[in-house]
Amino acid sequence: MSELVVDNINLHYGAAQALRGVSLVAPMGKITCVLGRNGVGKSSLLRAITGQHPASAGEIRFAEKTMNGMAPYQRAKLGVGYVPQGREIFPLLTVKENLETGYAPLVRKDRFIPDDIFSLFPVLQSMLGRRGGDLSGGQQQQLAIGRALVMRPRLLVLDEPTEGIQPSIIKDIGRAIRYLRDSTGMAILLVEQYLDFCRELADYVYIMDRGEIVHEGAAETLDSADVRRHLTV
Ligand SMILES: Nc1ncnc2c1ncn2[C@@H]1O[C@H](COP(=O)(O)OP(=O)(O)OP(=O)(O)O)[C@@H](O)[C@H]1O
Repeated sequence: MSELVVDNINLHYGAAQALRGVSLVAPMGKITCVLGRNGVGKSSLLRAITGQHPASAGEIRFAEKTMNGMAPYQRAKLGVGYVPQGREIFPLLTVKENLETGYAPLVRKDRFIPDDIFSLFPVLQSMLGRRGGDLSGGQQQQLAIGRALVMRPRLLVLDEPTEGIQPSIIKDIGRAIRYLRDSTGMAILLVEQYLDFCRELADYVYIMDRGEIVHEGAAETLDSADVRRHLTV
């Protein structure tokens, strides 16, 4: 199976431990959501998966390969696409140039922008020549997702794609994520604080609190008082 498997990982920043024995599976063709409040370790989990920060124990596998020790670009070549928190668009590059930064892990013949991206986010096509920094927050989020899609990922990880974004664009992003699951069969791992977005989209949900997974189950299980307790400050 080519799914993502995170097996009992720890992660440290110096002496501070941000993840404690975290395990999860993100299957192909499914949307897996990790929910949790600010600062519980969601971004740290994605940093461990994408290779931005090493796990200090445990194993991370994708497509039958152990990724621990691989550099971020090697993980990208394996098919791991990353939409970071805060979007990290290059403000002085145009929309087209931002999209083209996704070419790096691709062989020459694949270095083009798939039409799908413009069907999902038409605004990107109409703004190809504009600078990334001139786009609204919502448009930048669409650009960040588009850039990750340029490299044809088989695993797409998204860090709080709804953060600071207006409701109409949140809907477009939700629709795009669902389309990607259904049309490409990629595995999608989404970390979020926004419960309703997760509930609507996810096939399976994990809840994190203080560096640990404290609950897992189908999206319907999110309504219990016990689960809500982990999500309210
Ligand atoms: N570079 C770092 N150095 C030291 N501590 C860090 C670093 N990055 C994060 N932390 C700490 O690790 C813990 C988990 O942070 P993380 O960013 O993973 O949480 P999060 O759930 O993604 O929160 P947010 O939604 O605010 O991004 C927090 O206590 C945070 O202060």
